[in-house]
Amino acid sequence: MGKEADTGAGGRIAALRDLNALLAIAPAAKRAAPLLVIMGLVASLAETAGISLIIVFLYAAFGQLDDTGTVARDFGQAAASILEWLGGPAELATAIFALIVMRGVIAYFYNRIAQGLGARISEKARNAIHGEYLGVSYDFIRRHEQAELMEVLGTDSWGIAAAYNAFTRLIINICATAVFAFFLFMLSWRITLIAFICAGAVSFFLERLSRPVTQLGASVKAEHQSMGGLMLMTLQGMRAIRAYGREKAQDAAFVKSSASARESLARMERLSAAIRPATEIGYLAIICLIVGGAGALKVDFHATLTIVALLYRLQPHLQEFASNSLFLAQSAPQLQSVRRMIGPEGKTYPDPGMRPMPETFRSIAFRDVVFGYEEKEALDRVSFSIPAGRTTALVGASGSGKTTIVNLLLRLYRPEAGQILLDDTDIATIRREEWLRAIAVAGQDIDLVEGTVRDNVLMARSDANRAALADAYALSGLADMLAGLEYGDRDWIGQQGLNLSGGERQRVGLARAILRDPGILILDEATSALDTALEARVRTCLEQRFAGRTVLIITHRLETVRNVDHVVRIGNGRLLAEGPPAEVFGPHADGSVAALG
Ligand SMILES: Nc1ncnc2c1ncn2[C@@H]1O[C@H](COP(=O)(O)OP(=O)(O)OP(=O)(O)O)[C@@H](O)[C@H]1O
Repeated sequence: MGKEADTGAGGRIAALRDLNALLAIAPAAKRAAPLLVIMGLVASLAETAGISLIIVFLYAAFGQLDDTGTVARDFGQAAASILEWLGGPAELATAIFALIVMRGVIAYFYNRIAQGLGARISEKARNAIHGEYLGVSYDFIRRHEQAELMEVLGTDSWGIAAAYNAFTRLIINICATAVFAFFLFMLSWRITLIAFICAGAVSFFLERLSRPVTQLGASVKAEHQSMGGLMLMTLQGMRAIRAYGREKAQDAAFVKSSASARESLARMERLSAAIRPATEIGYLAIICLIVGGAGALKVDFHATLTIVALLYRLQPHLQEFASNSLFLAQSAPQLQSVRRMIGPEGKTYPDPGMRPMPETFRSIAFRDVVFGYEEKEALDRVSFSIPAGRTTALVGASGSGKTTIVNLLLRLYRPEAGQILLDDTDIATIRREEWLRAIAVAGQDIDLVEGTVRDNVLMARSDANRAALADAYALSGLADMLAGLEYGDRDWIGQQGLNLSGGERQRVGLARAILRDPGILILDEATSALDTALEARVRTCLEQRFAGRTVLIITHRLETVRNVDHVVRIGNGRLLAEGPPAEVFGPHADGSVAALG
């Protein structure tokens, strides 16, 4: 939060600015805001008119309508004409009742519309944030903590609806105050002036009191987010926590964070709780002052009574104004996070590409490609080729940049310099969907999602039929495993597939890539966890199925490298050698892992 936004007033201004920007995603809510304000205003007018009629009723009951007092004379005459116009006390009572009912009906529809719009705004915000997570560059997502992404999507998005409601109520409070002020002014401008000067002083005091609210809102959000981070760690790291006996330490960290979240919320609630009575005391003091001062100002008793009644009814509006205003200030950090997450500032988006994916090509070539993660360089002017229709092995020591090359091929990132060419076309200019349809990856860090085997495999082709699925299961060696599962491919594999063994997870990943039936297949240590016999069987199946297609194998196993057509060897982010296996490894290819590093 900026310095200006740290104060209550600054927070409110920032919240209103962000809210206005965010309402672009829910134009209906923006359009409906004036309607809500008008409804709120009509309800206030009905209320004020009702109160005035009650006073007319009282005047009539006490036979005071012909009062000749200085200030109340006009009001008394006006009241007499209203009573005359209505016809009598029974009609007056009916009018009061009608106004009360009207106010109730308007309030009911107001609440229904406001709640409906609030829910719509939250829904749109959630969808926009979720869409943004899927649409923005992968790099942006990687740079943010999961807990933060969860907080904005799961919690902050709801804050917009509440802030919108507070905003419309705030406008209504202001308009209602203006309506009451008009009536008060008609009765006595001097008393009204005094009342409003005092109200200004009370507001100034409340503003001072509520200064820390935006900062408190930010700290509630930060504590909530850090607790969310621990929740994610507990759920995602359950195995490591238990394997290393970290349960107590993890629990202690959570309990501490949970207490901090409670304390920061309590600090905020203490402030909110103080604002309400402070507002009430402040405005009631003004009423007392007016009652006491009316005599000195020589204001008629009846007019004073009416003024006091109106001020008393105005008081809840002023109180509500204070709490809505406080709520807006405390929502500022949430609104800012949502706006930043939805807005384009500081973000890049994957290039959708305009060119069609060619049916055939000769090679994929890296030309002087440079890429780094933040300050860390991963590839330094790397140039090599992956010939089409052949099998290429990409080898190199751990951390040499192999997965980075795969990530660039998947267009998760863009090279900082250089190009990746499909023949003469930069892959970034090919339509992204078509490019990704032509490519499939099965890897060591298989990205399995929580669900069934089937859910995971169908990610490659949601419209695949039974035969295609069965074929993918057979080729990947998954069919034997599924036969042993109670629910077959509908068995729940748990978070990240943790209900399966490493080799079983790899086979699910392989089945997914096979189902895609890609022109370019990337196997990133995709069979490393299979036993030797199964690996040989799966490899043979894959060689047959993908004969004549472009296959890129990332491996540490020399047996695999011996059989490929082409080898690319990298080290420390640089190309070391490229060519046929015998040329790259020469007579030193002795089968050791070190030889490939
Ligand atoms: N997300 C990331 N953020 C920062 N640095 C990263 C990230 N991913 C990889 N790196 C760094 O980039 C370099 C290349 O990593 P990469 O994963 O491409 O290596 P690799 O050859 O695939 O390694 P391995 O064989 O161990 O999987 C390494 O120094 C690594 O620490």
